[in-house]
Amino acid sequence: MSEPMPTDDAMGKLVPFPGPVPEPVTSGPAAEVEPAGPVLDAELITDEEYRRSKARQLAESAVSRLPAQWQTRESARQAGAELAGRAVLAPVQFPAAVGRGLAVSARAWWQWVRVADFYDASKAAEKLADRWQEIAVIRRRRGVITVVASSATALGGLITELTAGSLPLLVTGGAVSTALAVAGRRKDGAGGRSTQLGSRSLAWLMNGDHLVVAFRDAKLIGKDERLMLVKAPRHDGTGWALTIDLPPSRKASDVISKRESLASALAVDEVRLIVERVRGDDGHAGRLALWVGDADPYAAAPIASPLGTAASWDLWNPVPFGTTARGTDVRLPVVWTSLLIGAIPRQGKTFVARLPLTAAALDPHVRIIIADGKGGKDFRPFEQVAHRFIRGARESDARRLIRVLEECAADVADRFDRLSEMDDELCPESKVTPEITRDPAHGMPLTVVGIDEVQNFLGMDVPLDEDEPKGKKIGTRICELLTYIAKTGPAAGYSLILATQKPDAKVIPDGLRGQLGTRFALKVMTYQASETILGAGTYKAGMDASRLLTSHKGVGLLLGADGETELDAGTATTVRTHLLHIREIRQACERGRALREQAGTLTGDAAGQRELSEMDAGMAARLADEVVTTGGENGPVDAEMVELPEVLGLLVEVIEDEEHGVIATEELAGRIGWTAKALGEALRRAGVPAPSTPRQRVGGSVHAISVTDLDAIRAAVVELNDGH
Ligand SMILES: Nc1ncnc2c1ncn2[C@@H]1O[C@H](COP(=O)(O)OP(=O)(O)OP(=O)(O)O)[C@@H](O)[C@H]1O
Repeated sequence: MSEPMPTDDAMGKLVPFPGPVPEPVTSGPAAEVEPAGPVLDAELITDEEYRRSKARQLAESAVSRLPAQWQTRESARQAGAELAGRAVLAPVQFPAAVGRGLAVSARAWWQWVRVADFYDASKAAEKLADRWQEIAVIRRRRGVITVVASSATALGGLITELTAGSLPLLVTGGAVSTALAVAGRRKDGAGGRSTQLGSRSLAWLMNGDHLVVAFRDAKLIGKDERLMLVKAPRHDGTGWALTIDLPPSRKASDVISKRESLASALAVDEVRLIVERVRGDDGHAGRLALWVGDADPYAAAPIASPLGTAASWDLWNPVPFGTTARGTDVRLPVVWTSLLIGAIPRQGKTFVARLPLTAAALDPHVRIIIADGKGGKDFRPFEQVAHRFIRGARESDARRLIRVLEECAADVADRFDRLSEMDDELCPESKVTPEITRDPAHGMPLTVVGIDEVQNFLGMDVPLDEDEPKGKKIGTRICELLTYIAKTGPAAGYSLILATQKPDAKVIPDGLRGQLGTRFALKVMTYQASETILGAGTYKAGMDASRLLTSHKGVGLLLGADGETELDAGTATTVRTHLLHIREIRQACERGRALREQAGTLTGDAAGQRELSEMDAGMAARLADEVVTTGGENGPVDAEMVELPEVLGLLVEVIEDEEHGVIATEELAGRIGWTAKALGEALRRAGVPAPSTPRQRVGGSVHAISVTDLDAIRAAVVELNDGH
């Protein structure tokens, strides 16, 4: 909020919030109405409150000017404790330091008298004999100087004692012993330091010098390198913030990827440390903004989602999603992208998936399609507004989902046809625009397809065609349809929101995940699982959702991997998502339903029209081609087609179910148009063992001939399928 601005209001002070100020009406029929003054969206505060807020600001500004370690009570306490500790130990440490200083000075004096540097240099240059005379002269001279200087000092001391008393001698002695103590002080990190009671503490480390030590200890800068403080450490109420420039040879991205080492050096849990690059005109590749929270920022009470009370929402605007550790708002774009949410169970996946879906429910110009693979009550509120709603992951649910997705795929293809026909004014880029999606006449509303526990559908190993048990599986078909929609749908106004508790490559193949440009990883168990959600290379770049704590419910890493949205494609943001309970979602959906009824956009299941549209033959043929081409490029197709070596794929087609035992290799090879030799080699490569008696008399042959075991082929196919 901006600084309070007092008014003359008799009731107190008016503090404006930023907000739109309506233009006064100056013409037309409404011009007769007396124009109202500007409307201030503001908070009314009393004189007393105003004075207090001013005083607080002054105090905060004064504190921020103090050296870092005196800015907070905690750090000041630590600094004070350290000073007091030193004072207590001084009577012991001072004489010891003086003693060490004496030894250091004596050694230095002896080196000087011996002309050690000259002596060593001459010796190294093998010119000692030539220089010896010279060295001996200097040694003698320095010996004399020592004797004269000592005698003069002793004599001077005696005279001073006799004429001026002991005070000058005591003062001089104090100064000399202080100098000796300084010379003999032990440096941080010097050998001889042993373990000691106590603990390292962050607040004390926020002092600039200690920060350099921490960076060195974390091996982020070299021994002789320094940091530059662009913005000195400042305590902002919830944590320490500072901006630094690394030495020219260092990269900010390396520090980000070694955040854990820095957290250790700074003595904080890494969840309390935020390290970000400063980008743009104010930043460069070696500039870092650091923030260290006073406490675990994700352990704070969750913030209620503003969607719970929003009257409506325009889904073209990014959806309120959560906050960063520092309280900055994070919004989730839904248009032009698709979202993948992954986590271990009970971390808030469903809650997170419902946030953008609730925003979609509040926009009457958005079509919602939901498949809840868990089948509980979590998504039931959306039944009131959803164009298609599937609850559960039984075979019948999955088959309906296929038909719904085919309907979507046909719609995507049809939209592209119609977009290409539109004039440039209305459709400048062969993509939907807000005007197009909001006009029911075009029939192209933004469409959000949300699927929870998507692995339950994708992993369904039931044949799509009951008459073809070895044919394409239901899961495969769903995967290729989703891949097609995720790949081609965004420009036509389609977005997917997929949530899974099994984010491995078997469940969500790379081809599909690659199309889901926005990724949100809540707590997972391993860094590999984190990479599976966020994408390859993210762990190395310092993004690891396995580091989140299980107590961090609803907290995850948000990455905009496709660069289509304003989300940072290079670094994930750790977001504490808003909390939105089912009660509020139900109320939001009730509002959404009323808005749809008003706008005439309530369709499909929610309007009681559960019958799915029949696809015309032309579109079916086109999709048969396009969906498999698009889905098949990256996504999975049937196990037989992808995983099976060519030879097994061919043999599966020609071996009858009732055939068992061995068969003449020649005959089997003939069925697929190969030679017996080529077949034998291919089977060996495919790992199919030869029969224990490789030559037998079969099929009435007179001599033993080469045979192949049909059951071994079957076993190999089954094994490959199971492993898939
Ligand atoms: N943003 C949030 N802030 C705080 N707590 C949250 C947040 N979101 C969810 N939770 C809590 O986390 C718990 C689990 O949430 P949710 O049911 O969404 O998990 P899930 O991962 O979908 O679980 P499952 O895998 O069993 O379906 C909920 O009981 C909820 O109270």
